[in-house]
Amino acid sequence: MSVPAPPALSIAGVGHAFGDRPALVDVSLELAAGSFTALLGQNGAGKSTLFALITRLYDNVSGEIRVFGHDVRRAPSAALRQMGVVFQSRTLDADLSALQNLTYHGALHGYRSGAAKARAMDLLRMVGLAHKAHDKVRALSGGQARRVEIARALLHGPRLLLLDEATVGLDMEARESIIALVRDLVAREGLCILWATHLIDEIAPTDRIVVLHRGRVLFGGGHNDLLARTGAATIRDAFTALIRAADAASAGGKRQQEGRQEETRQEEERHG
Ligand SMILES: Nc1ncnc2c1ncn2[C@@H]1O[C@H](COP(=O)(O)OP(=O)(O)OP(=O)(O)O)[C@@H](O)[C@H]1O
Repeated sequence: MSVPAPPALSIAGVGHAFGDRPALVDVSLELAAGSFTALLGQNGAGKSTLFALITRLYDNVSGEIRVFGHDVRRAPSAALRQMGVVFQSRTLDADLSALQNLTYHGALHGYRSGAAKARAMDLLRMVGLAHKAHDKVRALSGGQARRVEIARALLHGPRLLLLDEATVGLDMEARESIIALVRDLVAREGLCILWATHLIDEIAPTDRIVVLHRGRVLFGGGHNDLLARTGAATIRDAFTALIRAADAASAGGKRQQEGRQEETRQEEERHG
């Protein structure tokens, strides 16, 4: 009997707080290899915090995060080797060429100069930028710079790629071409993608969707499952319905708690 392959990413019961303010509460999700998942949440939902935990910028103190079966706390090198990341803020050196940015990164991953250059050129070709290899990043458009960042994230051959709001600040055409490129990586290279966004129009009917709101996962599943769950006709309406229901439940819970506290206070007063 063959052992089933582990998920590309599995997150179980993960929480995180900044001081006494919880940013993530009991977050669990699973991504299959070769799949595209949109992590959908408004600003402040906790998407970047989750990325920081997966990539070990922050240590997860509760719960467990595994990348292709490797626990990011117990086996960080094995987990990180399988993972590429494009963070929300730009991190290329604007005064180096696209190729230099990639070969420098390749050296950090232990590639020899010739091998790093060859690999970098292959990746620049893959993201449609071979003709810009020697241009300084400063001279590239926002969309082209993002493509270079995607190429750099793939340099060490990861099978899981995390992108945090990768289309922020790009015009519509650049946004669409970046998403098309990323979807192509799933179809052609079998990569697993976690695509964090607050933009509902970036979601396609074939995507898996995880809805994150105020640090909690409200939904995880397919496009049609989300419509069925909420009875909405569009993903936009379904998202709004989920969020309203969660906010109403949390306001109700808060009122109940305040009511209980008031009852306790009155009880204490009665008993002196
Ligand atoms: N370093 C920090 N210190 C304190 N609070 C923080 C810190 N980073 C994030 N937060 C808070 O944690 C919550 C989640 O923020 P996070 O950046 O993860 O959300 P997000 O979904 O990525 O939103 P955005 O797209 O706006 O970055 C927010 O309430 C935010 O204010």
